[in-house]
Amino acid sequence: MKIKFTKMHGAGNDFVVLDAVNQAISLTPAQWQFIADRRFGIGADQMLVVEKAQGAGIDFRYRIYNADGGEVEQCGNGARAFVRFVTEKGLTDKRAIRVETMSGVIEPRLEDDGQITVDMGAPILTPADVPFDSHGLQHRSEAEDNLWPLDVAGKTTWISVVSMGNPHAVQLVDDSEAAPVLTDGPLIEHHPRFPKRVNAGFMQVVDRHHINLRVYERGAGETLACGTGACAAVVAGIRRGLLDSPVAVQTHGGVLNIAWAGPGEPVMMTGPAVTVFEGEIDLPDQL
Ligand SMILES: N[C@@H](CCC[C@H](N)C(=O)O)C(=O)O
Repeated sequence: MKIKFTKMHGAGNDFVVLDAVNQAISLTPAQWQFIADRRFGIGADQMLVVEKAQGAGIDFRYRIYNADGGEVEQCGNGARAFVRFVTEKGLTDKRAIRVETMSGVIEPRLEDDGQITVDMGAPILTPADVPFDSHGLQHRSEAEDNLWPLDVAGKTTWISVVSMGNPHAVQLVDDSEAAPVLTDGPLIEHHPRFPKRVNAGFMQVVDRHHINLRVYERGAGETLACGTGACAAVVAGIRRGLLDSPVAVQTHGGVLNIAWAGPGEPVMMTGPAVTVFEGEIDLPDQL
């Protein structure tokens, strides 16, 4: 089966984007894994599928698959790549687009300078809705936030739990470069307290408007940037009384700018989205 694709990235978080408005796309988890494979396939952290909208007043639907083949609820960098894709493909001439995702409608907007701003919606802060199983745990309060103790590699790690449509566990570290992202990241991702697994963020506060962030992503491993992870970290940092909006988030792949006015308010994320190349892949039917 031959499929046309576009290779894109947002701050180095890379995507294979498929147009399911003009071609039929229905793949198995093994086929998604094949596409994501950096040696045998195309290579990507996530695959994004752009479809016709189902709801009234909505422009498109877009679906997100992690490199491990699992479909997930939300992707911040992907939302910006989605806007660049539908604009460049001539699928819309709107600059402000309403798009359905698995976790609700988000509203990205193409700015005059080429950056893309996404209204990511309000963060979900109730542990059970993240979802995080806090049963029997004693939290520690810091300003407006509750920090939860997580047993990781024989030590207690204090985390903020935030959902941006997808689940995040954010911890504060002194130095993000020295943080145990590759060793503790997978243990946090698969921690039994997170029934849907989790994205693990390691945040270093530089000053009240700047952080350094690394994220070990659920289903993809450490990526060069995670948009929802940047939103979750800034929400956690503001709630802990450590940050003031707006915050520039330095990732290994670039800077994302995040603004949040407080509980119940949407998180606004601004950053780049780049098309790298186009291609066609002959996808094995049997994998
Ligand atoms: N890279 C993304 C998040 C992609 C999904 C995530 N790995 C999950 O499983 O929730 C972003 O930019 O937000």
